[in-house]
Amino acid sequence: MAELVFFTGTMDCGKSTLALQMDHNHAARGRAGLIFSKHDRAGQAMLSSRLGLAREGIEVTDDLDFWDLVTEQATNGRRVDYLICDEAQFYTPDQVEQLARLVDEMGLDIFAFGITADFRAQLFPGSRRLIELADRTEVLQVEALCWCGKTATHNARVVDGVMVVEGDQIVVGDVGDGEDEDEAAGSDGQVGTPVVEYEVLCRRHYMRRMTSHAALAASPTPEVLPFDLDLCPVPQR
Ligand SMILES: Nc1ncnc2c1ncn2[C@@H]1O[C@H](COP(=O)(O)OP(=O)(O)O)[C@@H](O)[C@H]1O
Ligand SMILES: Cc1cn([C@H]2C[C@H](O)[C@@H](COP(=O)(O)O)O2)c(=O)[nH]c1=O
Repeated sequence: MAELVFFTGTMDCGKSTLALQMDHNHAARGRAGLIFSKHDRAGQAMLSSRLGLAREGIEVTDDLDFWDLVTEQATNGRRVDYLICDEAQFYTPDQVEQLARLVDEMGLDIFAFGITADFRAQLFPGSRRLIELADRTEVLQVEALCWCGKTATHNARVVDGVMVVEGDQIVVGDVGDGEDEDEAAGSDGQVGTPVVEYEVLCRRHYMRRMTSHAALAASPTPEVLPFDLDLCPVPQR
């Protein structure tokens, strides 16, 4: 039975890796699939994983119509059994409805991958529609961790080292690598432009805007714990 499945989790929990694995497994059994992504960090029309694997695919622009694209393929005699749809949080609600229609009327399996909520802890419109329409929503088993060691549930945006809760919903970027913000280059590669990074946090630390950087600043040594930090370990430098 064809399905629309939404695989979700925080940033950096392995969604794109799973997307590539699912494509590999289905293709290995002779099934014909198409790969889609939108705003992947590796560039246009790419599906990339932090484990180093990447595949070319089709870039989902706002005017792409999944129904038209797949039915055109079928008309031209090209079989399509499944779609891999990465960064699906960026798809429009209409595109998610097209995906559901392809499952119901064309019998395609559709595997969508994406984060549910943005840096303000509000649902992306595409993810909301996926949760509403998917046959199944699966939270990935490999959990990303907050600096305190708890399971991360939220995606924080950090600009020049400070967590922010206002700004554009879409800013493509990666989780931080601990680089010194004073010397880091901005997204255009220029020193001096804002450095936008993400950090996954548990809800407790998201609500307190307590990123690893803020926690370290608040507690210079493990012996001197600030308010309530005694409930969690101090992040390692
Ligand atoms: N050097 C590494 N060794 C082992 N696993 C890694 C390494 N780098 C990244 N990973 C794994 O890859 C995951 C991120 O995979 P990715 O598919 O890019 O995530 P997502 O698409 O959810 O943002 C990390 O949670 C981690 O499990
Ligand atoms: C929280 C949040 C994230 N983004 C962007 C940042 C990345 O480019 C992607 C998520 O990719 P991943 O493979 O899951 O790491 O989404 C954004 O634009 N806005 C946000 O609020």
